Formats: sequence, C-alpha cells, structure tokens
Amino acid sequence: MSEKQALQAVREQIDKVDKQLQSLLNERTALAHQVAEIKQQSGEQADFYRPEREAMILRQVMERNTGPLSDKEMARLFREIMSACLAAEKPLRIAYLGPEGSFTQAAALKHFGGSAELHPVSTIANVFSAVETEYACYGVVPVENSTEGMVNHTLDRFVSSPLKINGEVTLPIHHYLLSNASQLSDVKKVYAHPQALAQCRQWLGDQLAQAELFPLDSNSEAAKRVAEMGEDSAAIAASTAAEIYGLKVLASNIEDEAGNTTRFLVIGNQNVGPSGVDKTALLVSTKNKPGALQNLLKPLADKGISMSRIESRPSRKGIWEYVFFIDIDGHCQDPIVASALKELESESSVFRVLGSYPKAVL
Ligand SMILES: O=C(O)C(=O)C[C@]1(C(=O)O)C=C[C@@H](O)C=C1
Repeated sequence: MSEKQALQAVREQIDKVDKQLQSLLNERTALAHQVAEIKQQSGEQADFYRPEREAMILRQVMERNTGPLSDKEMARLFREIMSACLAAEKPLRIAYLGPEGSFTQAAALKHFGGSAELHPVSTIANVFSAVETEYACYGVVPVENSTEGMVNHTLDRFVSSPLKINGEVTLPIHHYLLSNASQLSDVKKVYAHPQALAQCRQWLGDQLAQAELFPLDSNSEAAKRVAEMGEDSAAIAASTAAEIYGLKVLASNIEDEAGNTTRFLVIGNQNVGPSGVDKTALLVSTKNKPGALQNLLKPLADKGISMSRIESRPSRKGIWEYVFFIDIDGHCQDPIVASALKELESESSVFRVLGSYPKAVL
C-alpha cells in the first residue's frame, strides 16, 4: 500500500469516528435541553450552571480515562462539551477583571469554557457589582498568588457583599516583558499591576536595575498603554497580550518563582451542592476577649477538619477590629462540618459561610 493509500484508509476511519462523535454530541445536547426544561419548571431563578455536577463529571472523566489521550486533555475536551451544552440550555454572561488578555480572562475561560459570554470590567469592585446588579450571572476575581499572597481588594469586598463563592480556578502564571523596543537595553520604564511587579522583583533588579517601575490597575492595561508608547517603555503581561496589542516579547517567564500560581474565585448568588471533594470559605469575627481565636478554631481541630488558610483583615467597622477569612476542607452540608460550624458560630461575633464549592479539578 502506498503512503497516500495508507493515509486515506486511516482518514476514512477518523471520518467514521467523527460522525459518531458528532451524533453523540447532539444526543448529549438534546439531553441538556431536557435538563433545562426540568430546571425551568422550578421557576425563573433556576440555576442552570451546576458547578458540583460539572466537577463530578470532570473527575469521573479523569478517573475512567485509559488513554492514549492524557487525563487532563480528556477533561479539557469535556469541559468544552459541557460549556456548549450549558450555553444551549442558557447563555451565561460572566464578568471578569479585564481588560481583554488578563490572567483573569484566562481563568474564566478555563473554568467556564469557550461558549460562555465573557465580559471584561475594569476593577475587582466592578466585578462584584456586575454580579450584584445581575448584569452578569457570575464573576471571576483573583484571590491569592503563591508568590505574593492575598489579593486584599477581593477579600475586603466580601465583607460588604452578599455574594457567595461558587467555585475556584488555579492558573500557572508566566510573565512576559512586552514592548515596542527590540532590545532590553532600550527599556527605561516598566508598567504592570503591583502584584506582577512584585512577582518579578528579582528579575527586574537583575536585568533592568535602572528602569523606573509604574504600577497600573492591570497588566493588560499596561500592555494596552505601552503599545501607544515609545521604545523606552515595556509592560509585564501575559503572552496573549503581545498578540492582542501587537507588542514584541523581549523576555519570557520573568517571574521569580518557577511555580508561580494564582487562585481565582467564581462569585455568584448560588448555594452550590456537595460534589464529594469540596471546600468551605468562612468569614468570622471573634468576640473581643482573651483566647477568642483559639476557642473559635477548637471545634475544627476537635473534629479533624483541615483548615487550609486563615487570613485576617481590618473589619473597617472599628479600630483594631479584625475579620478572619478561613478556608476548610469539606462542604457545609457534611454532618461533621455542619456541627463544627454550629459551634464555631456560637464563638463568633460575626459568622458567614461565604460558600461551599468544589475544589478545582483542572
Ligand atoms: O446536569 C445538569 O444540571 C446540566 O445542566 C447538564 C450539564 C452538562 O453538560 O453535563 C450542563 C451544565 C451544568 O453546569 C452541569 C451539567
């Protein structure tokens, strides 16, 4: 058999498989339509997006996968299939911290897939407002970075917002130095979000010690502005921003920590059901007495509930008063978690479950 014939034979088999896949995808979409009808019967405010179900499906896909496609690739394909099925049920508008090309956009795309309508807004506070006013169904905001710690704007906004946490997304972050210049030595000014400047502090000190650093609202804003500037200016941003704003990549992966990762939260109005592998976020304030924080956390330790994070922030209600953001393993409907939360509530002056949601799968 000639090479041409051999190729033709395999391609015929691929065409056959594609035909089957296509009809199965349409069969799946028709089932999603049925799901939508059932949900619609429950009223106007039906939650079409079900993060717990999506997480369970993705975990099942990875568990039963035998290859040769990798678990992650297979899950990514199913992520897109569910995105298309959800859009067929009800198109969702998702607000994210923009502008276009931001890491938050990449996180929103990773979590909701390509069929969601992604809408950039200019600040973290505006992402919250977009969801609170129901302009968007959900929002995506950064919450912590492995190198630089918490994004305080996001934590602080939870104190006044009624919104809940409906999911999390983690994204490896790589920074690029983008400019109209062709060589590094031309760069005298660097623009970026303060977090990006901090994440590249060492590299900037080594390579651009003389450059002046200018903090801006976002890295993509920096790229957008630098595109209009002369060759003495550069932005730190994602590689996608180079394409969007027509800039040259002067240096790649300039972050100081190789494993630099940012965690984002999906915010919404929903109470998400248990998926089997969940996290719960709490906002609490202690009664102002000695040992209060220790007493507050005791029920978690007593019941063997793992606490993955505790952050304190000024409450903004009184001087030296603090609220604590606590992340624990498990769902607030799990009986053990529920009983620990009841005890914890009795020790707190402020107590709110910000949300129980599935741990990031991808
Ligand atoms: O099971 C549902 O509730 C569905 O709407 C179907 C489906 C899916 O495609 O599997 C789509 C969207 C939801 O977010 C979860 C799952």
